[in-house]
Amino acid sequence: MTNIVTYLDHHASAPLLPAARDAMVEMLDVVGNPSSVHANGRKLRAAIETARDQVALAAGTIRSRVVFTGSATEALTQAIVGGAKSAGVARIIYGAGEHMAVIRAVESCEQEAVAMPMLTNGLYDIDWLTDVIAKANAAEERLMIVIQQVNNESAVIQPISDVEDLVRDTDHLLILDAAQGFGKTQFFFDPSRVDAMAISAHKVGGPVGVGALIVKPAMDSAKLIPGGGQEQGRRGGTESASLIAGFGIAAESAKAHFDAVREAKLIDFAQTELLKIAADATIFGTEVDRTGTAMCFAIPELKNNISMINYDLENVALSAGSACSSGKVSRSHVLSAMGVDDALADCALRMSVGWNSTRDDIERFLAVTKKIVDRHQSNRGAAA
Ligand SMILES: Cc1ncc(COP(=O)(O)O)c(C=O)c1O
Repeated sequence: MTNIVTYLDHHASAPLLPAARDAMVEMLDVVGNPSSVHANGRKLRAAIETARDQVALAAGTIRSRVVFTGSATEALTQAIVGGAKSAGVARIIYGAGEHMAVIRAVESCEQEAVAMPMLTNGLYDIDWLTDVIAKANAAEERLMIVIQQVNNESAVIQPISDVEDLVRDTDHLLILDAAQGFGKTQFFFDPSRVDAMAISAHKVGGPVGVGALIVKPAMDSAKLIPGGGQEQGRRGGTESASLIAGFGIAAESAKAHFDAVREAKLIDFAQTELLKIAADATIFGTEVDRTGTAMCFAIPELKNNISMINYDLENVALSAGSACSSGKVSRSHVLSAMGVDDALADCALRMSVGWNSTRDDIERFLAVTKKIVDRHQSNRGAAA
């Protein structure tokens, strides 16, 4: 018998929506290549183009700007590595709390890269960026700025419209990592201010293994995988109609699902109750706007590598910061960027919700948290 897991790790990957699964299964049974002209090929092509419309609508853009990729990481790498090849890009400015998908891509570029500081509330320091851009404008230096729309750990919504205003009427490149913000915030891809944006299917109930690069035609430098010319010559390789169809369905329903999550106030409830269980807990980013889909918290002395095991033993799935490929728990660079001291950062956990989360899930999380806290206190009492 499989144990029922209380799944509270939607920011790492959301469960597949049944409607997305149905669309995928239907396409899996169609033999062929979407570039073939026979009936099967045309059916696969039609599914891809329907999904392109669905994703474009959800991302506030037009279909011709949507390029399907294998993940947001791939889309970001194409935008960043490609963008850095654009004429005259002298320096890269990226957020100190970006996802590793951004940081590693930036590190692979030749240009000097400077990290934009984060304030203790989890927002980027826009005054710092204003100053950097003003100096670059005066020196006629072209920048490439890479910033996330929503932080994956704290769920803090970054002031993207302020950044867009700063680059308006300049020739700096602006690349957005919208992997975590897509569907969770109201956002439109404005080609007059943003050059490229990356999104991911599995953060919104679509399948793992597909994402999209929303890109301006002028970003020719980002054509890194020409291959057989698929996806406007930006991402060659036979498209997976199944994955893309699942993405389309998930994108279409993302806004409604996240609106419902916010309305249910699951995170607000979790926060209030957590502080009753552990009055000394810190919840990060509460002073500013967040998506209402995640809570990053730390209970002093409860090291996250130990409490992760305890939650897991109780079949509650959450994570310590971002999901990392090694499966190990390492200190969050996001919390370090927010100035959180190491001892507290080592206690940080992220609980995140989505389309199928319920109040019962939160009750279960709280009950297990209480058990962990009570056990810790009685162990401490016994040792005293
Ligand atoms: C903010 C952010 N950017 C990028 C990614 C990478 O997304 P993908 O798994 O589609 O490569 C993630 C996933 O965790 C993320 O949260």
